[in-house]
Amino acid sequence: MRVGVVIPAAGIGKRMGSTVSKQFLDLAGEPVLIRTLRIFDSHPAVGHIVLAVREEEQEAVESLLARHGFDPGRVLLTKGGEERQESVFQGLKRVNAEWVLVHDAVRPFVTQKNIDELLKAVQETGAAILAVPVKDTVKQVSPAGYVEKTLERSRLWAVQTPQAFSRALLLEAHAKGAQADLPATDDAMLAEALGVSVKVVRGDYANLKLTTPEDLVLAEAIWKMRRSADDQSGTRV
Ligand SMILES: Nc1ccn([C@@H]2O[C@H](COP(=O)(O)OP(=O)(O)OP(=O)(O)O)[C@@H](O)[C@H]2O)c(=O)n1
Ligand SMILES: C[C@](O)(CO)[C@H](O)COP(=O)(O)O
Repeated sequence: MRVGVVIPAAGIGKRMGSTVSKQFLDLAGEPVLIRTLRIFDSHPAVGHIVLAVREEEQEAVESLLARHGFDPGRVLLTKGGEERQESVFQGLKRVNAEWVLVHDAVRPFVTQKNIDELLKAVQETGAAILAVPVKDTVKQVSPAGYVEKTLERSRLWAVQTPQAFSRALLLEAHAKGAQADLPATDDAMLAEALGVSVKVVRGDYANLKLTTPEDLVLAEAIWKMRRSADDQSGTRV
């Protein structure tokens, strides 16, 4: 199976509010982006990774990758866009593989098992995403702040990345999305608009997206939990 990965990393992290974009913040001694990249760089099915970054950060990212020993022939850089959707589309155009995984730079806890399960599912369906059942009760609220309705929780899933697609399908979905000016907060939405059935693969609650400041505290705790599990099983080197 030939897999290319697109990692959008061109956001400014408005909701995090830090001076440094959140993909470059430190997580247990290393930048979040480096931790995320390692997971994919070490997966046996992954041939190359395209990282979408802001133009003004490109040189700094190149040095960061070199310092951490990434092969520039395997981790390619492209210019990101104003929105996540545009950054992914730019990255996707550089992918040369039958299958593509799209993963947020700021989700450093996805596991090799999650990726394996997703890759198995995408070969059957052409489109597959990771998600977890929603734990809270979710209500639809009017702009004026009143409850319009309560959604049926048993059918609600919180969607994560990676999301996996056949490259041809995702290219078509992004091209049509851009043409129709269809805003999408994830890539599956664009595939759904083509009428494609997207398979949902159960992920882990720990596959957190670093979005707001408290997520940094949670991330340090997840890191410690993983490290102590590795110590107990003797898998940490
Ligand atoms: N123009 C953009 C916006 C986002 N992203 C990337 O998409 C992922 C998920 O986006 P999000 O969490 O929304 O990141 P930001 O846009 O940086 O955050 P905010 O919306 O708070 O500004 C991140 O890895 C982010 O770098 C991107 O590549 N290009
Ligand atoms: C793609 C995503 O991570 C799935 O949960 C999410 O939709 C990204 O949204 P954001 O607004 O760019 O954080």
